[in-house]
Amino acid sequence: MRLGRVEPRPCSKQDMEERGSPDGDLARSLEQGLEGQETPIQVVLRVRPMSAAELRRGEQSALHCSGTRTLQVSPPGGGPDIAFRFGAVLDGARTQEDVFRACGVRRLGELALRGFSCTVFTFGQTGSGKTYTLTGPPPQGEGVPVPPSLAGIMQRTFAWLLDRVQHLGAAVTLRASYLEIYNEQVRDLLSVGSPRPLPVRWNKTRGFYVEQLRVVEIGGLEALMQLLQMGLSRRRSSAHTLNQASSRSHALLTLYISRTRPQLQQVPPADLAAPPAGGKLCFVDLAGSEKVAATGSRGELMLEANSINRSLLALGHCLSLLLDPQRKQSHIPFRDSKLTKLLADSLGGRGVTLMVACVSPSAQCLPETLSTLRYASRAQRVTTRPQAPKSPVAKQPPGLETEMLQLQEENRRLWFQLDQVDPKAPGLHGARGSWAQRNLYGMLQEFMLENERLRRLLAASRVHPVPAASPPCPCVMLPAVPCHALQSFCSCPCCHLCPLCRAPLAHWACPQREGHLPQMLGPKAPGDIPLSARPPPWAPPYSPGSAKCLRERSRGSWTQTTMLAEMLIGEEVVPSAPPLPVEPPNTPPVLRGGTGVANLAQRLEALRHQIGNSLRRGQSRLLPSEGPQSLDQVLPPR
Ligand SMILES: Nc1ncnc2c1ncn2[C@@H]1O[C@H](COP(=O)(O)OP(=O)(O)OP(=O)(O)O)[C@@H](O)[C@H]1O
Repeated sequence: MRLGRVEPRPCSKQDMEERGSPDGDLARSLEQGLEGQETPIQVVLRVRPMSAAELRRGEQSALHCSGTRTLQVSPPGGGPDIAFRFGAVLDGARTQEDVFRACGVRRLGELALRGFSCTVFTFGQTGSGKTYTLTGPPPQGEGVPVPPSLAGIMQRTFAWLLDRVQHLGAAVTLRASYLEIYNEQVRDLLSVGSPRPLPVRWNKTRGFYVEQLRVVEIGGLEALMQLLQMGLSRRRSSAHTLNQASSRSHALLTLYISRTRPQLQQVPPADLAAPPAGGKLCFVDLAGSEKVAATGSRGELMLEANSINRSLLALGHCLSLLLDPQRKQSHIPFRDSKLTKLLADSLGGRGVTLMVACVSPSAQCLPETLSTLRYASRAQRVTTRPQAPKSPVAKQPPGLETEMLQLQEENRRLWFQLDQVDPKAPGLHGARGSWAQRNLYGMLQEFMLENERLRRLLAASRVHPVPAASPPCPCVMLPAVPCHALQSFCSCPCCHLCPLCRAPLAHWACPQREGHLPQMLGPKAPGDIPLSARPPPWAPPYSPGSAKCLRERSRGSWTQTTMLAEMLIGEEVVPSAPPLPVEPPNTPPVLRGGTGVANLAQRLEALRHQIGNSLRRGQSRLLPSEGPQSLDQVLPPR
C-alpha cells in the first residue's frame, strides 16, 4: 500500500499503552474464553536510533513513525512513502522500559502462569538491535552488570515474574533451559562441561524437543540473572563491519512454569503424582540476516552467515506457507531447519507468540529493512490456536480397563476359532452349516459392537474422567428391585437388562431379543422356557441327540452388550461387522459397503480380516503411549 508523505507525530507513552499495545487484544480475547481459536502472532516494530558510526558517515533516516502503529518508509530517490502497520511501532526515542510495556510481556507472563506456551522472538538484520532489545547492551567487562535502566525485555520479565510468583501465594516451580543453534547444531548454554551438539527429537506429546537439554531449577531472581549472564557469555559472537558484538547463533531461553492449581488439590491423592499443568515462556534472540558483502565476512564468519541466512530462509518459507489456509492443514516444512523445528509450536501450533521486529533507520540499510518489514507483515497474519495443556486425566476406572482387556482376549480367541474353521469340513452343511454361519456372524457382530462401545467409553472417560467411586448399586442390598436407571458403569448382574423390554439378561436371552440388535440372528427361544434356561443366541439348533454343552459368555461381555444396545438406542453406532444376510436364500450376501461374498470360506476370510482390523484399531487407540520410540522414525502431524 502506498500513501502520500505524512508528517510524523511523536508517540506519547499513553498512546503506546492504551492504543499501541498489542497485548490488550490478545489477553482480552483469551480472557473471554477464546482459547483454541485462531489468534494472530502479535508484531511490534522497534526502530533503533542512528548509531554513532551511521551518524559519522552522514547517513540519512528513511523511516518515520506515524502514530503508534504505522511506520512510513521514504525511499531515498523520492516517490510516495510506503506505510506498514503493526501492533505497535516504537521509534528510536523509546526507552527499554517503554518497549517492555508496549510489548505486553507481562500479559504473556500471566498467560504462561495459566499454562499457556508463550514465545517472544526478535527478528531483523544484523546490528538492528535484537539482542539490545531482549537483554540490553553487551556488558562493559567481565562481571559488570548491565545498568538497570538499559536492562532488556528478558531481565524485566524475570523481575516481574518472580515478584508476581511471590504475590500469588500458590506453589510455583520455575525451571529454565538455555540453548543456541550454531551452524545448525544445538548447543546447551547451561551444560556442565563444554557444550556438545544435542539432537532434536519429536514425539506426539512434546512435539519437537532437544534431547538431554539441561533444565535448571530456579531458586530466585539472582540465580535467574546469573543463568542469563552465563548463557550470554557462552553464546557465540564475533565482530564484523556492521556490529562489533554480532551474535552468530540463534539463542532460546525457556522458562518452565509449573503451578499447583487449586482444583488439582481436590482430586484423589494418586492423581497428584502426575505432573502439574505447566506453562512456558520462551525468549528467542535470532541471529541477524546479513549480506556478506556488507558485513565483510570471510572464512568462519562467512560460514556462520550462510547457516544463519539459510535457517532464516526456512523460517520465512514456513511463515509464507502458514499464511495459506489450505497449506496450513497439510505440510509445513518445519523439519527444514533446527530453528523451525523448535519454533514450530510458536508459529503454527498452540502457543501465544510475540515478534519484535528490529530495524535500523539508516537509508543505507533500506533493502534489508524493507525485507524485515515484509517478513514482519507476513508474520502478523499467521495465526496460532492458543491452548493451555489440559489437567492430567484421571486414570481409567480399573473395571473398564479390565473389561477391555477381557474383551480383547475374547476377540483373539474368536479370531483363533475362525482360523480353525474349515468350511469344507464334513458336517458343516445343512442346519449345522447355517448354524455355524449364524453363530459366527452373531458373535462377531456383538464383538464389533462391543468394541465400538468400549472405544467410545474409553474416549469419553478420557475427556470426562469417570468418578473414581460409582454409587453402590441398590440391588446389592435389594436383589429383587429392578434398577433400570442405574449408571451404565455399574457392573452388577442386575444391570444386564434387555434394553427394550428391560428383562434381566443375567442368562442368555430374552423373548424379544431378535428385535434388539438389528441384523443379529438367533434361534427363536421357546416362550415357555424360563429365562435362565434359554440357550445363548449363538446356540446351535436343538437336536435331541446332542449332549454338547455350549460355553456361556462371561458376565462382563453381557454387561458390555447391554450397555452397547442401550447406546444404540440413543445414538447411531455403525458396527464394523457385516450384517448376516437372511433372504432370499441362495443369493450371495453383500458385505456392508463391500462386494458380494459367494460362500462361507470367503465370508470367513472377510470376517477374519475385519476382526484383525478391529483388534488393531482397538489396540492403537488403547495404547497411545506405546507409539514408536525411535522419534526420528515418526513424522509429526502435518
Ligand atoms: N535502541 C537502542 N539504543 C541504543 N543502542 C542500541 C539500540 N539498539 C541497538 N543498539 C546498539 O546497536 C548495536 C547493535 O545492536 P545488537 O547487537 O543488539 O544488534 P543485533 O540485531 O542483535 O545484531 P546481530 O544480529 O549481529 O547480533 C549495539 O552496540 C547496541 O548496543
